[in-house]
Parts: sequence; structure tokens; C-alpha cells
Amino acid sequence: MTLAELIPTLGGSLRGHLEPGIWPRSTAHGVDGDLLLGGVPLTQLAARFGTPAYLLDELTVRQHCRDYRSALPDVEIAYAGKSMINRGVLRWIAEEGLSLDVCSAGELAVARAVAFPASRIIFHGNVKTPEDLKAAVAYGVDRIVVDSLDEIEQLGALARYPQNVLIRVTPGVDGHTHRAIATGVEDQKFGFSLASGAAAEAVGRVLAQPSLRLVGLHCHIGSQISRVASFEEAARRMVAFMAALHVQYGISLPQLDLGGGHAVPYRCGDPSFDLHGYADRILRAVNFECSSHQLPLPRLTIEPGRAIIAAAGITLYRVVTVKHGVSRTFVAVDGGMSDNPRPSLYGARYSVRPVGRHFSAISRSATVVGRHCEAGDIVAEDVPLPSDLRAGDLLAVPCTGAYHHSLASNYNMVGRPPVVSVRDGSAHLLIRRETEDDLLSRDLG
Ligand SMILES: Cc1ncc(COP(=O)(O)O)c(C=O)c1O
Ligand SMILES: N[C@@H](CCCC[NH3+])C(=O)O
Repeated sequence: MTLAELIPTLGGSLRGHLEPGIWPRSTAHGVDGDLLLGGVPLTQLAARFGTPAYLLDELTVRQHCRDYRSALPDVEIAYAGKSMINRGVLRWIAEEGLSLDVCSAGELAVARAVAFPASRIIFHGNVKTPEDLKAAVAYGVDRIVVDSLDEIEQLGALARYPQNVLIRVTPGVDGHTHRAIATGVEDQKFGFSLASGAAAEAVGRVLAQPSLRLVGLHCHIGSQISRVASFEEAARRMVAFMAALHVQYGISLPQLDLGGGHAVPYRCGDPSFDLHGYADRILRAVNFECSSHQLPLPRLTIEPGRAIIAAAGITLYRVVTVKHGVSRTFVAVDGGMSDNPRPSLYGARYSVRPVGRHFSAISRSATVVGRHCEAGDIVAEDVPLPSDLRAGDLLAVPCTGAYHHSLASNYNMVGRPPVVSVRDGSAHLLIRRETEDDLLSRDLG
């Protein structure tokens, strides 16, 4: 597929005032107030697959992979599988030539199911159970990112051949993101602190394990970060640390993994991430620090998840009730915090668009709420919705490709929605809807 084939659909979106960067690239206007995704009307997808449903635009995912590869041609791009993992998506990722970051035996099992090349897999996690480590070693993943002294010993005892490892370093850099997903700052559960000397100690421990081969360092300063300066600062500190290790241990580490965390806009006006600015500043910073410390340039890896897949996704809900409170209107839909816990976890905000018929031009502010037994079960707070919105209408929520299906739960014994991919006018069920039988199958009475 060429770039030219991917672009025309974007024009359709812009003409229809669908905010670019928030809606999947193939989104376009259909007839009678419908939207098309991958050439398929949303009303048709709702009728065929039911609601709520996660929709995924294959072209957007592929285009984002290409954007990264062309902005950073000499850098390894590893897709962070935790953002959205299933066999279909991993096939696209493999075909686009990306590597893969997994963080559990379960994620690795999905990779194994599509024969994702072990040579392109990086295994993460602050906790790796014995089962995780065994699965990683058995599949022969190229790199394991060690995150504790205990893990270094456990992996050292388990590894059969020299296992490539990276050490996860906490560089002490604030990414200015929600505190629940800020992982570059001191005194939290991820990584070895650079400032305290824990990272240098970890290096010594890995070097002392004959079955481990230290190939580099890793850092990940958090998620949904738009300030390129934070990534740049982390890169500088990491290279300075590599230089210090050269002095202390006489080693030149060949790899540096700078993690993911690149922000996406969820609503119009949210800060976006300047990929080309990032590429330029990170490469300059690493080149400058390496030459000033007379270090050979390491091979760089980055690990975007959200930036690859968030804007490829739309969640489709059906309105079940419209209730007028004392001062607010509540539009209640057939999903909620079980398919999207991000509003309750991080106060995340979304935009919402009614689809499937012509609506009144008069809008009012409404709060879209879910079906779960919590007052905090909110899909979108204070969003403008047409005054004639009623039960049975469809709502489309954009930018739900990342950390939605992967964070979904069965709260209130509600089955998780299906994941449907679209492309070239056809839809394909990647993950079916979870049924009551599925839920009961684990209950052994
Ligand atoms: C080690 C690591 N790499 C990559 C990612 C991907 O993050 P994001 O989806 O924000 O790019 C994460 C999650 O934050 C992570 O923990
Ligand atoms: N789950 C988070 C991101 C965490 C990223 C993984 N470390 C979110 O939805 O934004």
C-alpha cells in the first residue's frame, strides 16, 4: 500500500470538520448523518456487531508505523503491545517492520501465536514472575529489560545461553503528565535510580552473571507526554550515565532504549506530539553527548504504543436513556468504565459525536455516563450534544484505540466489547464480544 492510497480519505475528514489527529484517518462523512470508517458506515457496523464496540482503522495504524519509521529511519521502533494487543494488530505491526515490547507471558503468547520474530521482541515489566521469565527465555526474546536486583539473580539462574539484557534506569526526569503514569521520577516502583547509585550497582550485578549479556540501558519516563524537552533531558542523562559506566567498568554499551510515552490529543485543542521535532532533538542530543564523552553512538530504540494506535480507534455506544438532572443532562450509554476506565483513572476527557441520523443544530451540554454502579462512571463530561438526542441513538467516541480494550474489565459482569477492524469497505472481527457463557466458564461453582 502506498502513501498516496492512504491519503485521500483524510481530505474527506477535513471537509466534514472532523478534528484531524483525533479521528482515524479513513473517517469520512456518509449519508444521513452517518460516518464512514474504512469505507464502512458506522450504522452498519453497529447493526452487525452490536454496541458497545471498539472499531479500529487498519490504515491509521499502518500509517503511524510508517510515520515513525520515516521520521527515525535508523532507530528501532518497538510497538508497546500493552496499548492494544491481539493477533490481527500484531500481524500489521510485524508487516510494517516494527519491533514489539511485551510485558507478560500473556502478551508474549499473543506474539507467539503470530510467530512474531523473537529477534524483534523486548520483554519488560517491574514484576516478572518465574512464568514470565521462563516464557521469555523459552521463546528466545532478544532482550529482557531487568528492573530489580532480585530479577537479575532469578534471570541469571534461569538463562541458558547468554541472554541479552537492558537495565531499566530511572533518570529522575519529570514528564509533566498525570502522576499515575509518570515513571521517570525518583522514588517509585520502576527501574533503578540513576541519582542514588542503584543503576550503577545493577550494572555490576548483571556483569557478574555469566549467563547474562549486558547490551544496553533503557528508560521510560511516563506516558501521554508532549514536552519533547523531557525526553531530550532523559536522553542526555542516559548517555552521560553510559559515559560514567565506560569509566567505571570499561564497557561501551551498544544500545540505548528511550521508551515510549508520546502524547496524543484526545480532544480538539489538546497538545499534540511533534514527532519530527522529537526526532531531531533526540538525535542531536544523543550525538552531542556521545561526541562530547567520546562514546560510540549506541543503536537507539523507542517504544511508542498510544501514538501508534490511539487515534485509530473509535468506540461506538448506543444511548439507552436521557435523564434531566437538577442542573445537568445525563446521557446514559450501554458501556462505560468497563470498556474505558481512563476517565476514572486519570480524569481523561473525550469528545463525542452522535451519528446515524440528522440531529438538531441546537446543542446543549450533557454528561455521557456509563451503565456501571458508580457515580464516577463517566464517558465524557460536559460535552455539547444535540437537544433532540434520544434513546436508541448512536454515539461515536474517537481516540479509543489505546488502553481501552487492554484496560477493559468485566465489572458488573458485563462482557467486554468486540474489536472490529475496518479497511477498504470491509469489516473484520478481530476479537468477538465476551458472552455470559464466557464469564460463567471461569465460575466453577
Ligand atoms: C516500558 C514501556 N515502554 C513503552 C510504553 C508505551 O507507552 P505509550 O503507550 O505511552 O507510548 C510503556 C507504557 O507507558 C512502558 O511502560
Ligand atoms: N494506561 C495508561 C497508560 C499507561 C501506559 C503504560 N505504562 C493510559 O491509559 O493512559
